[in-house]
This record gives sequence, structure tokens and C-alpha cells, in this order.
Amino acid sequence: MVLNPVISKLSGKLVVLASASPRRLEILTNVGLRFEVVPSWFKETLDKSLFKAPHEYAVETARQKALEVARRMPFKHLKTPDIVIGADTIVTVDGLILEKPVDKADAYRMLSRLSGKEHSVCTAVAIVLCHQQENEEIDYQMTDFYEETKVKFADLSETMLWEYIDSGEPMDKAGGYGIQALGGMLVEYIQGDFLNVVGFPLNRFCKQLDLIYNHDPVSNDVEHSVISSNGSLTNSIANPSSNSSLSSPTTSNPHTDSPIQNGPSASPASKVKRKDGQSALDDSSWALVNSLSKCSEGQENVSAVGSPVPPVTSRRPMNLPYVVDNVHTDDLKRVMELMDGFKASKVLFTASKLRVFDLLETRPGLVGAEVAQALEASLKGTECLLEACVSLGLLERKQGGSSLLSISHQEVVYENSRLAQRFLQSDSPSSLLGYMEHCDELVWPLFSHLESAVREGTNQHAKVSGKTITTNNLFQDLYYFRDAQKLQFMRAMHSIAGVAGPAVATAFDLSRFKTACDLGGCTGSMAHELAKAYPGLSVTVFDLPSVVEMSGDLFKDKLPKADLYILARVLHDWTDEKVHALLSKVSDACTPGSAVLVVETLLDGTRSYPALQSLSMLMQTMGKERTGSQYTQLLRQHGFGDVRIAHTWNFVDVVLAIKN
Ligand SMILES: Cc1cn([C@@H]2O[C@H](COP(=O)(O)OP(=O)(O)OP(=O)(O)O)[C@@H](O)[C@H]2O)c(=O)[nH]c1=O
Repeated sequence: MVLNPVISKLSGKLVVLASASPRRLEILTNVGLRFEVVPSWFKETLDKSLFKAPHEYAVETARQKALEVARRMPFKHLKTPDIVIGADTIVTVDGLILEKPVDKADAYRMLSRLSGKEHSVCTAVAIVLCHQQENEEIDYQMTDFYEETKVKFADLSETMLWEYIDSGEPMDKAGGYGIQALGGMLVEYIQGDFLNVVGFPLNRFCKQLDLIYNHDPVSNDVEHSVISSNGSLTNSIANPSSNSSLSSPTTSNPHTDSPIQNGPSASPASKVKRKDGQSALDDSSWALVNSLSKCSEGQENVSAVGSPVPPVTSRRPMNLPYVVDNVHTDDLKRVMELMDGFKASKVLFTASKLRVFDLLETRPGLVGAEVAQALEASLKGTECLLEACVSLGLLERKQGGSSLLSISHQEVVYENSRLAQRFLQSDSPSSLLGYMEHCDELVWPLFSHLESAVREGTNQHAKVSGKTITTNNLFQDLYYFRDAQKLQFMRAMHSIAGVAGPAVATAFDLSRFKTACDLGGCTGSMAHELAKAYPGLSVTVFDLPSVVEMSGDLFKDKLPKADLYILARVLHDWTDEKVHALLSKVSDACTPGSAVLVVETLLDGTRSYPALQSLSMLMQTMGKERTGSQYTQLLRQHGFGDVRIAHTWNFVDVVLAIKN
């Protein structure tokens, strides 16, 4: 091949593309490369929070994809490749990593985020060179790189967005679009390598091959990780022909600062050194990975630091935990978090109820015994609770660092974390204590009957309080039954509106409206936020007689006149039948050009908060959360033609619908 002497260097070698992406296959085929495709089984589930920058996540994923295939082929395909190429493409916007959408709602979420903005597309490529030695062991050498391209999207209308999503194109593509096809119509400009966006940075790949195959190994400075067959690793100058001269497989542990032998005990992610000499994970990740590896691996593996690691031959796949353990570690961490979720919630509720955060606001730096005394609680229980709060990031332990073993309890003092100062102190403007109390007292007991709720499809109050709650007596018999319950519910709604209100008020420009009426507006905190954001807007609150002065039943009484109606966390309480009844009333009260602002948590198929909240509504009211398109459809059926959706990434999202 005249055009590219680099590609021709690969002829006669068994080159494997560890990717199922048809785009990568096409790009490499087009330049005359001969290769086999063996899609990687590596699941893209690395914990993104463990990486300092998005490209590090992509690089590590590409490495794992390539390594998985390189390690699998000798056993499953009974042949050893010479070179395995893995890649991973991610889109980053607003500090978020977008991969392939899981469904249409996810694609919608991604594309609406990209609309009108510039974002980055990063493709990482990992190249694994495999060399079978005479004793049949295999040496793996790896090099990696990433390429970044900026892409600017035009403003996308709802119609355009949905037409594109309905074309099916977004589903197998990072960020939910394909620049090479219909998605090209969404793009205003790009800065950088086009093929990098499509999924493979060909130019950079050729340069990398050139460094590997055409340069004098002594003069080139391509540093890359080397994983020998026994799982150990070092950094070396690229020189596949001289694998016998690899330097000793040691690197240093950032925690001990002592040289350690990287045996199979080290986490795959922490084990591989990056080109810049940094571990792919930061220090805190070391602690996490190492502690988790204690759970998932044998003790002798963990204690292998400094001790010789028994050689592993290519015939012993069971002793090659490199890829497998990484997947298991992430999955195990996730499942442990889920199993413990209820304990964490209860720790949060209990510490809030005992007013631990208020105490430490007024008296920061108390020792456990002082907290116990102030709470009139046991020392043993208080210390356990405080430590649990520290582990959950609610409190900070001061003096003596993080090791409980190295300090006596007397020296340990506690302070509120930033999160607690913001959301858990009762005098904070964004305090969530009211909502937390509601979750603890009302929602928590209902959730112990989740199985019945799922089987029966009804609310579970009869099991908890012996009271039958139907949609006819929902508020009077449930939330407003006694003064104490009413106040608790009002505090809950008030605290959510306090946190979500500013984002709701500014999700759309509402300055053209002169009068607004918050239907079911409870304590008026959402109304207050709107009035604050729009000084020209006069807002009234309409709710049941026991709640406000301007009172009435949304379903029975005449609605006050306004040119903007607000329905904040109201529709999710009701069945579709009741929602139709309510929207028809609101629509009748609207004149053309006036509007309704629906404030709800929108189901999007990905976030857990709306999905769990939907179960909560089933158990409380027999209502449910809905998707943006379900609300759009409902509103259109009631004469609201122009429907727009804004995601606030807060408790609630916002739908603005203008009456025809
Ligand atoms: C932004 C963009 C992305 N893509 C495709 O998005 C997938 C990313 O996913 P991945 O996880 O990197 O790869 P994969 O498809 O799952 O394959 P695999 O390598 O087996 O993980 C790749 O396909 C890319 O082409 C396009 O086709 N066009 C674009 O404009």
C-alpha cells in the first residue's frame, strides 16, 4: 500500500477489531486494512465518578474492551491475535458523559441537552500487542490515546427532535446521533477530526501505528503499559520485538509510596499506568478499589503486595482475573449500594429527626459523648449513627484523619458537611427536613408493602393505618385528616418548592404573563418563587379551605381567573380519568394565549428518581409519574397546541403549554 506504509506493516498479522461498531469496521476496511472482527464482551459499566476527566473514562473503557478480546481469543478461538484494537466513543456536555441511549426517552434527554450548544466527542483507542512466547505464555503490551472533536448543534425544535428519534438512528450511537447520516443535519459546525466523531480517529491511529512500527524504539518516547502474562505490569518504550527485555514489573502504590509488584490482586483499573504516569484512577479510587477487591478476591491475592506472583500461563484462564474482576467489582459495588439503600435512607431520616444537623450547626466540633448527651441518647448508638453519617457524606470527622484505628474516640469531633449545611439544617433556605419527615413518617411505612402494591395496583394505606383511601377522599382523609398530618404534608411540599422553585420559575420566560394562579399551591412557596422571579406577575394560591384563604376544590369549584395556571405536583396524584377532568376545567378557564405550567417529575427511562417516585405515588395516591410525551399528549387533547418541556435536573421538570 503506497499511500500508507503503516497499514501495510500490519499485513500478514492477525489484526482483530474488538468492536461491534459497523462504523469502525467501515473506516478501517476503507483504508485496506485486513482484520477480523471479534466484538468485546466488556460491559461499559466502569464507575464514571472514579475518573478525573471524561477522556480517562473512555480510555479505560477502550483498554478493557481490547484486553477482554486479547485474553479471550487464545482460549475461545484457539488462536492468538497479533494486535487487538479497541475503541470507545463518548459525548460530553455540561460535565456529563453521554453514551448510547437506552431508549427513545433517553435519546430525547440527550439530544435536548445538546440542542443549541457546543459539545465534545472523544474517541479513545487502545492497541494491544500480543506476543506468544516459546513457553506458550503470552505477553500483552498496550498503548492508548484519545482524540477530541468539538461539535456545535443547531437549536432543535421538539418536532425535529422527535422526527429524528423516530428515525431510529440515535439508538446505537454515543450522544444519540450519527453525524455521518441524518444527524449531520443537526450540526452547525465541527472543529477537529470528523471520523473521530463517527467513531474512529483514523489519522491519529495511523500516527500511533507509525510510532509503534516505524520508529527507532530508543529515540521514540511512546510510553505504554505492558502487562505480562502473569498479570504484572510496567511501562516500556514501544518495541514489540524486544519483549524479553521488558523492565521489571513494578510501579508504586500512591498510598504506601513503596514499590509493589502488580500481581493479579491489584485492581485492573488501578494497575494500569497512564501515559502521563498517573494511575487511571485517583487516590480515593485506590482505597475504594482495594477495599472492594478484598470482598471479591481471595485474601492471598490482596496480600500479594511485595510477594512474588506465581506465573500464569495462557492455559490457565481461571487465573486471569484482569477484566472479569473489574466488571464484578463494579457490579458488586452497585448491588451492595442497592441492598444498603434502605439503611442509608433511615440513617438520614433518623439523624434529621434527632436534629443532629441543627445541633452541630450551633455547636460544631462536638465529640460523640457530647452529641449523645445533647440528644439524650445512648453513647453507643450515637457513635454508630455519627459514623454512619460520616460514611454517607452527611458529617465530617475532624482531627486525627480518617482512620478510626489510629485515634481514640475522644479525639474525634464532628461537623456538618457542606451537603448537611445546605439541605439538612432546619434554618437553611433550601432545607429538605420537611420533605424528609414526610418520607420517613408516611412513605417509608408504605414501602414495606411494595409487594402488595405491585400485586394489587392500589395504594397501601389500609395496611399501614387501617384507613381506606379512595380517589374521592384523597386529600381530606389522607394528607389533611388531622392538623398534625396537614402541617407535615404542607412542610414537605414547602421544602420541595423551596429547593426546586427557582429552577421552575426560570425554566421558561414567563414575563409576558400578568396574573398567575397556583392550583393546589399549598403554602404558596412556589407562588413566592414565581413572584420573586417576575416582579410584574401577580400570583394567587388556590387550595382546599383547610389550607388557604382563596379556597375551593379543584374538581368542583370555579377556578379564579388568571392568564397562567400552575399545576405543581398535582397531576401525579391522580389517575388519567381525574387528570382529564382537571385539564378540561383548566382549559375552559383559559383564553387563547394563556397557559398552564405543569411542574412534575418526568419519567425518562433512565433516572431512578422519577421511576421510584412513580412507585411512591402508586402507594400513596394511586397516581403515577408520566413521561414528557404523555403530558404533551394529555395537554394537546385539551386544546393546548404549543407544548414545551424543560428539564431542571432537580426534583421536578417543567412543561409549559399555551392554549390555542
Ligand atoms: C457521535 C457518533 C457516534 N457514533 C457511534 O456511536 C457508537 C459509540 O459507542 P461505543 O460504545 O464507543 O461503541 P459500540 O458501537 O458500542 O461498539 P463496541 O466497540 O463494540 O463497544 C460507535 O459505534 C460510533 O460509531 C456514530 O456512528 N456517529 C456519531 O456521530
